Amino acid sequence: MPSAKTIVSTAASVAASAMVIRSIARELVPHELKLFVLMNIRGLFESFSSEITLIIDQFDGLASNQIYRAADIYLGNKISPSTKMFRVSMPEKENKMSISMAKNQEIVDHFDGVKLKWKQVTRQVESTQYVSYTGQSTKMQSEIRYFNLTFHKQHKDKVLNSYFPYILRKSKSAQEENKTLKLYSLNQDHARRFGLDSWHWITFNHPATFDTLAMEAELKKMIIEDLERFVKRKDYYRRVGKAWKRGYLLYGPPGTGKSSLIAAMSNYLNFDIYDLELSAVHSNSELRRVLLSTGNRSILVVEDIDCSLELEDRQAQPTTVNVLKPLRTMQVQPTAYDNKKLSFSKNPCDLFFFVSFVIQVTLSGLLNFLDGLWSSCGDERIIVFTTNHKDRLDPAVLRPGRMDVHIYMSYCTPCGFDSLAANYLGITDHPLIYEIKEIMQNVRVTPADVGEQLLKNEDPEIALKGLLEFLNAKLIEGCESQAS
Ligand SMILES: Nc1ncnc2c1ncn2[C@@H]1O[C@H](COP(=O)(O)OP(=O)(O)OP(=O)(O)O)[C@@H](O)[C@H]1O
Ligand SMILES: [Mg+2]
Repeated sequence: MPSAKTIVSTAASVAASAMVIRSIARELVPHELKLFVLMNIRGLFESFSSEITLIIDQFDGLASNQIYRAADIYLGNKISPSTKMFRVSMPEKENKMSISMAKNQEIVDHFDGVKLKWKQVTRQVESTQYVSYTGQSTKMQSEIRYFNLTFHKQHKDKVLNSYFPYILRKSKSAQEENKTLKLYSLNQDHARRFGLDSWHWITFNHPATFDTLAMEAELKKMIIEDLERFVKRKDYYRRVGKAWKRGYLLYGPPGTGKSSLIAAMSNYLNFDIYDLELSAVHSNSELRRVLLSTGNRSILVVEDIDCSLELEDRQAQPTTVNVLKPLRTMQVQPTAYDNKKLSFSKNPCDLFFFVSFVIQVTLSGLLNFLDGLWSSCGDERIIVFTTNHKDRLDPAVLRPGRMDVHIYMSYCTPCGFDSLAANYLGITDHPLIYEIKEIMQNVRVTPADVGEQLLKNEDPEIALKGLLEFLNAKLIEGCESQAS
């Protein structure tokens, strides 16, 4: 019979060994991992067993354990057809299911010659909650989840230094693949009134891709390569001291695919879209706040930037031009005054009334933020401005280095038409196609116009004839207007 003293000293040495193992494990975890991995190892190190078991809790205190989360995703992809039980979930607003291990299920994984046994374990725990003012206590039941990971102890280093980083990488790319794209828009009034987040989102399910876009093949290739280069260049941007962002200015007539190109970029990169409507923002500081609350790996879009910029050109009368021009006002949206906007006389009282409504975001406010602070508070950002009138933009927007790539979205070209014919009608060759391309060189039609004609009939022959008639009518119209 062991004495009480022996039992106490054995327990103490077991506890000490556990602490040593824990601190060794901490030392072995690579630095990067340490920053965000909250791994709780409680090694059950049986002296005579060749196996070691790591326990990976779902939570470390109140914070979630990223190793647990990563393993949950990783193992969800490992579930085989023979698995008898697994968990399936689909969070609200998402349109994809996620699969993970069910409780007490086991999965065997192999990594670099090492056999790893995973077991999902759940335990019911009872906690006591006190109701403060009565002093009464109630018992609460909750469930604690963790994984047991068992493997031969000689592979401990490999598991900590290679297997876990591998799981983190795999789960990250699985998350990216399954990610539901989001389209964020501003809901400022609501946010102001209820103190809520300014952005609200809906699932972004736009079907446009680079395959469906009608544009010159060379230009399309250039854009894809530019995007690919951009996302790979994290270190490069850091090295040259530039914020990891890229600005695109898309310009061209309505219906030439500017918004469709943004959707294609978002689908290609798996980036969410933040649709920034400047009329919903009333000051530079508010603008800064909403921009700071956008996420990384996203596309910030300001559509029709010329309309936000050049109110004075479109509607202004001399008095207001003088007041507004020095302010470089981007947006004037006095809602209550909307219809009367700038229609007042030159009466100084009216002017005062108007100016008091001018709650503005200035162009320099936006550009300064995008150029300056942005670098320190976001990574992998794409900024897209669209306009129908590039010539009306303030030179500050066009300054070299501000919008890195200027893309002209043109009227439909013969090459663009090939994409539309393939997408809308599923054809790559037809005698009428040549005729259509011929006329297209002399008529200005947008891809939106062409698409609308092609949608009219499923039969390619009828649809193409319809388009030909439409083009001929446009051609005649053009000749007549030139003659007159
Ligand atoms: N280049 C294109 N390739 C394929 N489809 C296009 C293209 N351009 C326009 N379309 C079709 O026309 C519709 C309108 O196009 P889109 O909204 O992208 O044009 P836009 O240039 O953004 O116009 P606006 O200047 O009015 O905002 C799209 O939904 C799409 O079906
Ligand atoms: Mg558009």
